[in-house]
Amino acid sequence: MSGHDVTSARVVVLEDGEAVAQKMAQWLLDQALAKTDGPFVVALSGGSTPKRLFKIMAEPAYASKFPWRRTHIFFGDDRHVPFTHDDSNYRMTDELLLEHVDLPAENAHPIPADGTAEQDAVWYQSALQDLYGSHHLTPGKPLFDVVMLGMGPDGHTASLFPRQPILQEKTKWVAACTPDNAPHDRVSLTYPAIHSSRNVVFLIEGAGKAEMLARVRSGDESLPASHITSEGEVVFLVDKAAAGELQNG
Ligand SMILES: O=C1O[C@H](COP(=O)(O)O)[C@@H](O)[C@H](O)[C@H]1O
Repeated sequence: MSGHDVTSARVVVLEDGEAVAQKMAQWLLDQALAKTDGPFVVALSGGSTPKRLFKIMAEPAYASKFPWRRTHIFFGDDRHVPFTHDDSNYRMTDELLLEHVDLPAENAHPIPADGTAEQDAVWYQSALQDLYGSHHLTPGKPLFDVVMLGMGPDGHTASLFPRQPILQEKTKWVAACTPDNAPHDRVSLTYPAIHSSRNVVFLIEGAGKAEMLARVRSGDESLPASHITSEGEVVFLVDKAAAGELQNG
């Protein structure tokens, strides 16, 4: 039985990072094709893990099957840096994926970085509310079809970093965060926004994340990733190195 939170989530253990990316690409395509009532709305993760996935999705054999014209791409978080910066999640995603596919320009929703992080968070929340059609999240009407997440070695996910006030946010959909253990101010989806999802998928790779993944799966409440839920499924796609002792299930 699949679950709505991290302790009851389905865990899919795959051979390596390439297999994780291939599985995610196929799963995302299946979700997109299955969504026939309204736009397909996705929040992508950043960092290094999704790079292989984005390259697969940009290949003509895959991209030609994906319903880009009814897809909206949002970002789970970004570093509050210009789009030209090497650390911009948007820049990485644009270079590897978006500029190669038939996504209408107005359906790409980068997190802006031209005001303060707080101002840009307010702006991004408004962009989400415009598409959602309401300023209030309604149970049974998910904001996102898919929220894709990564996890840092400290248990952060999106830019929900340990010890930061954003973890207590109950009403805003998007907020600023200043990690004490990582570079750059951040703008991130909050728990309420992520929880308003049809499905959440974590992509986690590498032995360096094995211990943290086991702690998250056991529900260690000190870790931001442990508090993620979804209205539908929460799924972990992990490589063998990150899985450690975890089994498929
Ligand atoms: O800072 C970030 O880190 C996490 C994990 O990144 P990874 O490089 O270990 O894959 C990522 O999910 C998040 O989007 C990013 O901003």
